[in-house]
Amino acid sequence: MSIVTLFTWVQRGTPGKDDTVTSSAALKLLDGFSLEMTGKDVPGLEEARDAIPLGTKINVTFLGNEDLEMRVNAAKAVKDMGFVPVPHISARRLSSQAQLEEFLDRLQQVGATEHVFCVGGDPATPEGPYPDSLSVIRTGILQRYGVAEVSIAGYPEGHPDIADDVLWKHLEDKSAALQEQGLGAVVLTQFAFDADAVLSWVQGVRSRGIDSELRIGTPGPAGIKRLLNYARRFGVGSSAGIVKKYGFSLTNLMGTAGPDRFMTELGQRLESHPESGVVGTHFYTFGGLRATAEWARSFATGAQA
Ligand SMILES: NC(=O)C1=CN([C@@H]2O[C@H](COP(=O)(O)OP(=O)(O)OC[C@H]3O[C@@H](n4cnc5c(N)ncnc54)[C@H](O)[C@@H]3O)[C@@H](O)[C@H]2O)C=CC1
Ligand SMILES: Nc1nc(=O)c2c([nH]1)NC[C@@H]1CN(c3ccc(C(=O)N[C@@H](CCC(=O)O)C(=O)O)cc3)CN21
Repeated sequence: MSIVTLFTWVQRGTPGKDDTVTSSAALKLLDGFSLEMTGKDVPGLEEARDAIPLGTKINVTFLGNEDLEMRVNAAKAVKDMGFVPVPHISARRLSSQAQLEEFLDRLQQVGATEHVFCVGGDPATPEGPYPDSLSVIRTGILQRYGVAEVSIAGYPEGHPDIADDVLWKHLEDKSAALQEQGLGAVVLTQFAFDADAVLSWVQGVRSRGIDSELRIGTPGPAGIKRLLNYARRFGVGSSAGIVKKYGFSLTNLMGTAGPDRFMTELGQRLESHPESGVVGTHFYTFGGLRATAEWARSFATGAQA
């Protein structure tokens, strides 16, 4: 990500006040968007529920500061409110096969296993038998608890600690493993800021013969400081450090930034590359579920106008 890209990205200002003509391509990209919440954010979901279309997929994180009860409780809340839970399974955070099965069993009891997101997880050293998401998929256990579709991670802007060739190899192996096991596959990406990087990545996926649905991780509207903090925390955008060094005092650090321009640009690029296949949006809701759902509604309204 270049400084200019991030700079223009954060400069968009208040959602809905954007005078850019939003294309129908962006609307297509937004169609059927999914959302993300933490295990502890059931109150945020309650607050946002009337702004979220029924049937929306809502991912539930698997963070180190959450426990099984919180994760299952959040997945149940998603389901009870008429949305589709997509619980995360963090391979490196699992201490044993028994723990994986306990989690799946509890999720199945609340009807929340049809879709899961299987991810490596941030611990530098695996806490149990699963060093990566491939090893969880290969256990063959997921299907036994009713899993039908597995999302796996993608990295349009790379990963700070994992080399690109390793990421691509694992993406190929995970796709093949899911196919072998008769499980549906979705590739859901780390959040991105750079539409050009996303398009190249999409082409990289398709050139490897992976034709699954893709969901591009997109930060919902949030305070600029918060966005930059998350970008740094997860190592998104190799120039995040430089951006900080340059200082966003050049702009309004107190402002809110939405992905208006990113969505518009990405929609346009995808439209001119129809070989991109099925590509949708997954929102990381750093600024809150309600703010993100309202941003999506207002952006779609603007696009239809
Ligand atoms: N929404 C989320 O929670 C997201 C989390 N991530 C993070 O990205 C990383 C990779 O995830 P996947 O693509 O599912 O990888 P993966 O499980 O498919 O593994 C791919 C390769 O990277 C290595 N690896 C995985 N996690 C690592 C880590 N934390 N440190 C060092 N090496 C690691 C594995 O050993 C393997 O060689 C994880 O740290 C994951 O938590 C990425 C995207 C979104
Ligand atoms: N490498 C990596 N690891 C992750 O865990 C991760 C990503 N990437 N990409 C984005 C998503 C979004 N994730 C997160 C992780 C933590 C919070 C979080 O700490 N939330 C606070 C409340 C909100 C706040 O204060 O910012 C919390 O207490 O849970 C939110 C989203 C996890 N995700």
